[in-house]
Formats: sequence, structure tokens, C-alpha cells
Amino acid sequence: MGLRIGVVAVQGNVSEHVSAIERAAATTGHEVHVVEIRESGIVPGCDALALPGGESTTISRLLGTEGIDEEIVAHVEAGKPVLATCAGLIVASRDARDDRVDTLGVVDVSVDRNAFGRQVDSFEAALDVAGLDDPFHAVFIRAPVVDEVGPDVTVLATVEDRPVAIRDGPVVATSFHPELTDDDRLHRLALFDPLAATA
Ligand SMILES: NC(=O)CC[C@H](N)C(=O)O
Repeated sequence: MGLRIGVVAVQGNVSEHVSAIERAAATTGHEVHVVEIRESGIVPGCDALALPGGESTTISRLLGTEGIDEEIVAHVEAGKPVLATCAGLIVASRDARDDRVDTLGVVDVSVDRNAFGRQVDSFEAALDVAGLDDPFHAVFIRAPVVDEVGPDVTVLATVEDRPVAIRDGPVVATSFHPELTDDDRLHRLALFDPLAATA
């Protein structure tokens, strides 16, 4: 039957995540069915989820209107994997210090929404990521800064001592965009490795 992986598709880099998941599935030999999520009722049938980058105030509003927000929280509470990138990290966080973003609170960090983007709009960096053998070419676009990290959060990578990739239970979150490069290792690390471990 294969794995069912949902990409939250209310706004943002949706097709890039779909492609990255399909590439990761091909690499790992998993049979996968990728579904785009724009309404409630689909998340409960998914084994894993990607929460893309885009515009966090818009994503947050649409998740609430569609009732997808509570389903994502239940998915995480059930221990199922999630990869949240950039705006996805902001939405998943405990606090984004912005009333327009109704955060899901599934990763115990607080973020400053556009903090990296205040200095330079975008930048790229070769990152050492815990769990990956070689550096990951990371693309940052108006990226959030993680400025408070809860006790159960593992920091996987930093830029200038600031966390840019973290794990909190079943959620891996990045302030950069792994879906915008050909490198599918973070999709494998976040989504496929945990599923393989429980299969
Ligand atoms: N590239 C991105 O996802 C940027 C996120 C943006 N800073 C926001 O708040 O929504």
C-alpha cells in the first residue's frame, strides 16, 4: 500500500516539497503516495506531513479557517513525523510574537519571524547538520530566527550560534528551505527514517 505523506498546501512552496518527497522515496525505495492538503479530513490518514515555507500569517489563517490546525496538532501528539520549513517552522512554533500568526505550539521554540531577513533578504550556507555525513547546502529566504529553545528540543544545526534546524519529538523544523535544492537528505531524515524505524 505504501506510505501516505501529506504536504500542507494552503499556500507556499508546495510543489517543491512534493518533488523532494518523491525523490526521497525513490532514493530510499519506499512506495509513497503524496497528497496535497487544502481542507480538513485528510491529515488523519497521513503517515507523515510537510509544512512548507511561504507566508506564515496567510498559512496560519487558512489552517484555522479550514480546521486543519487541530488535525496537525493531533498528528504530532500521535508521534507521527513532520518536516516544517521556514514559514512552516514559524507556524509550528510555540510563539512567533506576532498576533497574526496563531502558532500550533508543536515545537517548543519561539521565533522572530523575519529576523535573518532584516540584514539580508536571502543567503545560502553550507551547514553541518547532526545526523548528516556531509554539509547541507541551505537556502535562507527572509528566514526566522529561533531565539528560545525548550528543554526537550535538539538543535541539529546553527548559523552564527543561532539554531536553524531543530528536532522536537516527531517534528524536524528548519529556518531554511531544504525543498529548494536537489538534496533530499533532510526529507529522508525527518520523514522516512522515523517511518522506517517504526515499520
Ligand atoms: N521563506 C519563508 O518561508 C519566509 C517566511 C516569512 N518570514 C514569514 O513570516 O512568513
